[in-house]
Amino acid sequence: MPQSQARPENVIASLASVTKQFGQHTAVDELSLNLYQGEVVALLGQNGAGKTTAVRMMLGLTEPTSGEVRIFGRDPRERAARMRIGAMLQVGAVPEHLYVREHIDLFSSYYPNPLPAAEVMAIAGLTGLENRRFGKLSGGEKQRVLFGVALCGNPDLLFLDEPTVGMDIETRQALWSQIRQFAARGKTVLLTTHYLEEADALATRVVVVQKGKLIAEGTPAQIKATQGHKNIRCRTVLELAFIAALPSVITVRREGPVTHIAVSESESVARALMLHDAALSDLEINNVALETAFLALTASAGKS
Ligand SMILES: Nc1ncnc2c1ncn2[C@@H]1O[C@H](COP(=O)(O)OP(=O)(O)OP(=O)(O)O)[C@@H](O)[C@H]1O
Repeated sequence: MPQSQARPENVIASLASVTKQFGQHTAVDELSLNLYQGEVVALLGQNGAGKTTAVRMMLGLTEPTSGEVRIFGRDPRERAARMRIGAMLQVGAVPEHLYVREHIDLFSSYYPNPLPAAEVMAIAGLTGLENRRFGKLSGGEKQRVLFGVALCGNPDLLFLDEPTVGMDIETRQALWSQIRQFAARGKTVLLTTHYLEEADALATRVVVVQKGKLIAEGTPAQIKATQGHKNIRCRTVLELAFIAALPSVITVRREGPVTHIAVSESESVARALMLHDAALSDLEINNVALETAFLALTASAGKS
């Protein structure tokens, strides 16, 4: 996020040295994290890393063993804090027999200043589904209703737990665009996801946790840059040993006809390949994907 927004007066939620223990097991370990107004933060981590526990503490659903959680400067269990939060529920938590419009009206009735129903319908992409029963909707449509329900109270902070699970690519991209529109109104989103391309597409900041501790944080570009390399793919007749000896080459391997080269600097390697192999073809140079960086970060943190 721009440094200008990461100011103390823009903090809307914070975990300060928060630890959560379940018996002998430490699910969240001295975690400190601020959420600032207007950012979309993706909380990433392997299964069991402590993401849901951290979110549940911010929602006031479970208490920290030690440390402090504040939402809008308040204890998250206070009504004044809860009224400014929206969270996407799990499918099973919603009555199947109600019509979509009834769901939106029901949840809106819990809040003092709800968003107008028509606006919720528009933001969540539900227009036209008003008179359908929840139980008869497709998986992707149900997810959109849950997104709409989370928006009903016109929240300033929205928690989304795996929001696009089970969605096809088109529906997923539509929800991404709706989440971006929501954040563009100056609202804050905390998202957990196992889809790394989702974090890359949406997040202004990525936070990686492992065994309850924060191990990396930054923009998606900064997280990718921690790996300090790019990937070259090509078809070449050059020997692997020759390629491995070129300056800037980190690793090289061949899969069938395609050669994969990880490099610290791509232009000089691409030039050398073209110079020594007149038949070089299908040359591609790619930045490291967020997924690659995530796997490398969690693997190296797992060793320490
Ligand atoms: N109520 C509980 N009682 C005991 N242990 C728990 C409880 N809730 C979570 N844990 C444990 O705490 C650890 C962190 O769990 P958490 O659900 O926060 O992880 P996560 O990062 O959300 O994982 P996933 O990606 O699988 O959803 C896990 O080892 C889990 O088994």
